[in-house]
Amino acid sequence: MKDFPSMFGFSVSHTTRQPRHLERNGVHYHFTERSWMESAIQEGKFLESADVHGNLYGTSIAAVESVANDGKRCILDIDVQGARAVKKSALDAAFIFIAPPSLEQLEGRLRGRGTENEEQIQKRLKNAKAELECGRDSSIFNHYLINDDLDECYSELKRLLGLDLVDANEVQGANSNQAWLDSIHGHSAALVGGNVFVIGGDIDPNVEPALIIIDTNCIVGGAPGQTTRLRLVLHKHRSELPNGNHFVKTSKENGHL
Ligand SMILES: Nc1ncnc2c1ncn2[C@@H]1O[C@H](COP(=O)(O)OP(=O)(O)OP(=O)(O)O)[C@@H](O)[C@H]1O
Ligand SMILES: Nc1nc2c(ncn2[C@@H]2O[C@H](COP(=O)(O)O)[C@@H](O)[C@H]2O)c(=O)[nH]1
Repeated sequence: MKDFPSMFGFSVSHTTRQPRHLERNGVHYHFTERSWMESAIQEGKFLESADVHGNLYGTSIAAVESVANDGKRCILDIDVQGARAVKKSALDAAFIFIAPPSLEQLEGRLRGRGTENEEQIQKRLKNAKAELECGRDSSIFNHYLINDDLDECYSELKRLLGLDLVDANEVQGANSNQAWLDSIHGHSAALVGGNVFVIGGDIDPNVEPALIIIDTNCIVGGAPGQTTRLRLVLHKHRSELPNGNHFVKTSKENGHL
């Protein structure tokens, strides 16, 4: 997420476990009371929840929506029970099981972290054994990664997601369109072939009007402030259009016009 901040956001889970040193409420987890969380689950506010290592963990619908509303793909760090539940949901997701190189190395890492007592370490190791068996279940997981060397594991993850082909600087640069979009004041709009064409504006009288194409085919939601997956194609000058100055619908490519 640090490398691709405009593409991915983290779903901040709720948990009843105590915060570790340096863990911040609302950033790493929403640390919460069990009674509050149980009620919220009953009220249908959670996409999934599970008892993991003796504490309650869960992904709230609001946590996922908050990432989706920013137009980003949501990353969930959840256990196997959670993965099973999400698999049954309507979410279009990729499931990646990340395994330690061995149980011995996991034990060494957990001890090295120094945040669990002996009983909790034993519980985590016992659960890890069971989880490792599920990790190879291809009816849940699309990919299985071994987290030996962290950098190598990350490179492999990027390869699986096709991110090795993405130029992170270019993705960052795409955000600069936002500033440009915000600066357009006067505009007119037309609906052509199921797409909204917005012609702006008075940025600079010496410059040709800008053109924005809004791909309406992929819009989700509709409640005020809740519309997501809007795709915009921005043309600063009409002459940049593939068909000169004509408003002709072109074939779809990568979800864009
Ligand atoms: N590639 C790695 N090399 C060294 N240490 C690592 C590596 N990956 C993770 N760790 C460390 O191992 C410890 C356990 O990490 P892990 O993410 O598996 O914990 P967890 O989420 O508590 O485990 P679980 O998902 O099994 O409940 C952490 O201290 C983490 O920083
Ligand atoms: N089912 C869910 N599992 C979750 C969620 N958030 C985290 N987790 C998993 O819990 C364990 C332990 O995490 P830790 O932070 O206490 O070490 C780990 O496997 C996480 O993946 C959740 O929302 N739902």
